[in-house]
Amino acid sequence: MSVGRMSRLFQNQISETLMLRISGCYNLAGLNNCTRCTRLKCDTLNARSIGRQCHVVQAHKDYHTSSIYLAAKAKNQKKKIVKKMQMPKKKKKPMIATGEVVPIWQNMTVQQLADSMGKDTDHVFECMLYIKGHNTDKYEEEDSIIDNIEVTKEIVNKTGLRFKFEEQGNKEAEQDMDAYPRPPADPSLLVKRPPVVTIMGHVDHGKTTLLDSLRSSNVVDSEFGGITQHIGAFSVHLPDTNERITFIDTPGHAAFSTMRSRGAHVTDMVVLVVAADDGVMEQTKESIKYCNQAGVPIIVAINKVDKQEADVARAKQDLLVAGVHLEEFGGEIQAVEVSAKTGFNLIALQEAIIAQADILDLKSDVTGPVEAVVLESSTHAGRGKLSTALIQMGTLRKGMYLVAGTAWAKVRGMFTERGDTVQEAPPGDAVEIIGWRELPSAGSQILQVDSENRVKEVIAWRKKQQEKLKSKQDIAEIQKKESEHQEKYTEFRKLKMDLGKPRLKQQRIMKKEKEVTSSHTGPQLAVVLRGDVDGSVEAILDMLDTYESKQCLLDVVNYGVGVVSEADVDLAAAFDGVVIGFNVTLSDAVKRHAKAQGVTIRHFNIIYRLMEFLKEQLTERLPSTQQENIIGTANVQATFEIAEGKTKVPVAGSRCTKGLLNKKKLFKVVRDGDTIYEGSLTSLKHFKTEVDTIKTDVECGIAFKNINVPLRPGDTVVCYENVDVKQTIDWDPGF
Ligand SMILES: Nc1nc2c(ncn2[C@@H]2O[C@H](COP(=O)(O)OP(=O)(O)OP(=O)(O)O)[C@@H](O)[C@H]2O)c(=O)[nH]1
Repeated sequence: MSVGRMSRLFQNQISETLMLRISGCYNLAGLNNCTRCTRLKCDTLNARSIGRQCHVVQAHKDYHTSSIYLAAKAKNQKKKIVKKMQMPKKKKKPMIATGEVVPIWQNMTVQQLADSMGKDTDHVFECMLYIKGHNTDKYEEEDSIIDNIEVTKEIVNKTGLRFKFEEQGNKEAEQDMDAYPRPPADPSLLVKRPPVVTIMGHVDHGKTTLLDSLRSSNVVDSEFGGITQHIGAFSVHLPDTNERITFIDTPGHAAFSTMRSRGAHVTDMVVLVVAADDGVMEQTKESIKYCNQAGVPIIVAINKVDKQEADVARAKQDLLVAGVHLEEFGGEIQAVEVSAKTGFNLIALQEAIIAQADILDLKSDVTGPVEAVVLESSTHAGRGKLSTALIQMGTLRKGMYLVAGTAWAKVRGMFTERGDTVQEAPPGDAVEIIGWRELPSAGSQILQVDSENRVKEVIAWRKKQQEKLKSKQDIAEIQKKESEHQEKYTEFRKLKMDLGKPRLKQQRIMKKEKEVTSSHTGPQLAVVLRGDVDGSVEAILDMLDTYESKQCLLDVVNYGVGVVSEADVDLAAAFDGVVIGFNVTLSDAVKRHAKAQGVTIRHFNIIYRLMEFLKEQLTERLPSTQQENIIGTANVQATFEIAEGKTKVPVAGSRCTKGLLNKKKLFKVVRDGDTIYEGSLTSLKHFKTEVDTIKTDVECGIAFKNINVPLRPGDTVVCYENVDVKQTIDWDPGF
């Protein structure tokens, strides 16, 4: 029994127990307290299953009523009972008397059956416990569909009611609008159809070459790397008879084993290609396995017999070992020696296929609604969405409406693999269909429906079913995620609550640092956050989780649902932080308190704005960095020395090439891209005049404070200043 059902029954048992206590049978309540009622436990369950009509209950009720109930009362049990009785009651169902007739229908949900009987779903689940011979474990939810009408009938019977069938149940019952394959056709309507053949075998054993020879076109050369990469299909006509064979072009490479297994399931027989020089290889065995699993007969084509290394006898021996019992060894499997390359014996192979088809007595109904299977789908630049379909029932014609999964088509045209238009495609034919509105998936079943309206009904119904399934899966996934998140959230909250205490601040920071950085000593922003609901607080915390910058530590010291209090302000003050309220009102008293404490307090109702504010706050806490601002450059044209007292001072005879040179600013000498000197000037002269600045294209003499500066013609003198640049926080919360 599922946990859900178990717990519902357990709850039910509690309320039943209470009911029995009240009604006087104390030992029923205890289930195994009474020495006289050894069978009581089992009879209690039976009592529930038949609507509490158990005679054992009645018999013991009189005996115990007075003494035990009074004893219980004396022990002050009644108080407890009354308290429990005050628990919220389930909505009362309309009373339906025993023997009354209730409506039932195929595929009722548990809830619908309960409603129909005027009971609650616990009753239905409980009844299921006593149903033998049917699997009721799968009906574990209130919306579980009871797909076995016998189970539905038994539940009604066990409830002491009678049933009548209704076509679709009540008005709320959903009508199945899906399209289904038709029932097996009347044998008198069946006519012979061409066999559908798949070619399988180990890589490079010659499948493509064989198909190529069979349809007399050269596919090998156009294939990427010589490997068949799709499932196509084509028909061949036997030269002397009117017989036709439909070949499905299956890939032989191991990477396409999935497609190959699909091929095996739509096919009537498989031609297993075994190269005579190689014998049975890994994928030969795999192919044999697929055929056996699908119950598809095999014809062996021993290929490459033209090759000198060909060893047909060994190949046959291999096949025997692999469980393929050839006719010549007394088995039932035909083997034909062929050369796909030279075309040797291909007719014999085709005749073997026809002989096998005769044994299989392949027939189909060419009339009635079309049923087909999608072999492959693609989009063509000129013709739009196409699919290759193998017709299995009925005859496909232009203008027909088809559904395949949730894709549909109004057939605009049909083509053979050579691109020839065909007017109709009977069973056994594979044709390319144009007119699909969406691409059907390969392997999906195609069913013909009457009209576009019907198409829409079917598609809408199928999409709805898919959504239902998806939403069930989604709900399960969401619940899983929620519980994981809840665990983390609880742990996180506990940590934060502990950390809210100032004495633990160091510990909190250390813990946080472990996540962010091992030794954060720089700036930090402490935040106290209050939101209107859990969801919004969590959304903000999730957003804060995206903060990974090491420039400034972002620390949520406390958070929760509710209005901002003065205590929050105090906490923020203790950490030199800010208080943020999201969708909560800030009282004047709190605002005043914040002002008095010098705490920044803000209210937001858009997360985006809140994040902007935090970014500003974080940025504000970042120290400025120094950046070099180039004012001008000069080119050293000659160097010479002038005497200043006894000292010889080197001078760079230069020309300002860009911007201007300002004597009061900083200078550096750059040679071959490397800075060889940094410092200030003692003199900047235009001819003999000392100046403060030199403009572009003006010549000058530059003397540095350091007289040992190694100046050379060709050096660049750069005049610059250091400016403070404000850093901005590196954080992209994703919007
Ligand atoms: N001599 C000889 N060579 C053949 C014969 N059949 C195929 N080959 C050669 O064997 C090589 C592989 O042939 P394919 O037809 O590409 O083999 P395949 O089984 O389709 O290979 P995959 O698509 O890669 O699985 C090619 O070089 C063919 O020319 C044959 O009967 N005789």
